[in-house]
Amino acid sequence: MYVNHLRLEHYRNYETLTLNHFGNVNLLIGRNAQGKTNLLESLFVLALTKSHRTTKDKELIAFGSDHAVIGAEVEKKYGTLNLELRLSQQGKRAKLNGLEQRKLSDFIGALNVVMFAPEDLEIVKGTPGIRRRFLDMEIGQVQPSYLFHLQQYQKVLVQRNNLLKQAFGAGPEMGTMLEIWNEQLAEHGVKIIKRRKQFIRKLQKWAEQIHEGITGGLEKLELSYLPSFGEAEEEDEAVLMEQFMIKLSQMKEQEIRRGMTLSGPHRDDLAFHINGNEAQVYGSQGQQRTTALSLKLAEIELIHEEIGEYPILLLDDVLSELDPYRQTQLIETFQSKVQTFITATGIESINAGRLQDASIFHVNEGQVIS
Ligand SMILES: Nc1ncnc2c1ncn2[C@@H]1O[C@H](COP(=O)(O)OP(=O)(O)OP(=O)(O)O)[C@@H](O)[C@H]1O
Repeated sequence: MYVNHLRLEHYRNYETLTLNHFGNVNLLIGRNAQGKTNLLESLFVLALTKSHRTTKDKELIAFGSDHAVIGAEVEKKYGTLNLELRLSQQGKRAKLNGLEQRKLSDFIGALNVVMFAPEDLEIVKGTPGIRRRFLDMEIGQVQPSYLFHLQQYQKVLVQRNNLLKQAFGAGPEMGTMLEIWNEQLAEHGVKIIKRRKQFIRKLQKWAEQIHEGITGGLEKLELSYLPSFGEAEEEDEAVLMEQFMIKLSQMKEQEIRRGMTLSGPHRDDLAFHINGNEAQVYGSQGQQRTTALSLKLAEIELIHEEIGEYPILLLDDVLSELDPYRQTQLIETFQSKVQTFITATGIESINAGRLQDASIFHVNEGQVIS
């Protein structure tokens, strides 16, 4: 897919902006704090209806405004789509070719993006919550129904936790209520777990191959799901359901004592091993960075495999952090097949020789000159 046109209104430090004439590779050049990341972020938000760097949508609206709009024309294999997302105090509204979408999940996936930013290192070395967010965002953009189960799961989880907090010393009716929540929790939880495992299995295939290429065959990267119950490889829904229900009943006393749900997809994790050693613990900074890069490049291939089109690649301030060999690997991967937007403070910081045909945009205080 290919973005032909981008329009912003009251988005971060952009009052109004219209950009056309994008190329296959687009370099956004400018000093710090001029709005380069804001531009990449706007494309990310248009794809996923959420930012990669904040959970607070109101931060996306320009200071002093009550709403923001992001619009784009995206060329896809089967035609051109006009996307529009409007953010305000009242929430988010999305339109596809002028038609208001009833659910945001019907809009997510119209544009697909892969973002690679310095903070992605945290996927490897950060907390389990960051890895779960990574899984949820990435699976959600190719499988909108995943987001439905995630939302339902979170709702049930809140209610179940509230019940557990009141449960200490309560009567038998509490046990019946808990069983009702258990079933609903497991119903949605199993769908989430199954899809995460499938995603990791498919991502593993690409990530291992790409990582081997980047490291000249010296390193073997393995991804594995770390479940809070059952075996990592189990993907059968009926088996997972049974295991989840057993786990919930085993944990009941402990959960009541602690007032929270202690197993399920909200407690699961993802592990990376390099040549058999856990990258989070034993990996050097360089190995962790390469792992994050392999993951992102693998995602590009996986999205292509799933939807039959390449996503847009957004590279925020990362080229200059990679050594020349890794820069070359990255550039060669995207140059011919993936429309790419790259931010940098100066053209000299990147291996520009390999980006001869790039379109250059200068970003200065919320204005862009091409
Ligand atoms: N809601 C908002 N309204 C107006 N301006 C905002 C808003 N949010 C952020 N900004 C401004 O956007 C600018 C930061 O832009 P951005 O994060 O895109 O920087 P950048 O060009 O990528 O810089 P760097 O190279 O340092 O990463 C800051 O000047 C900040 O004050």
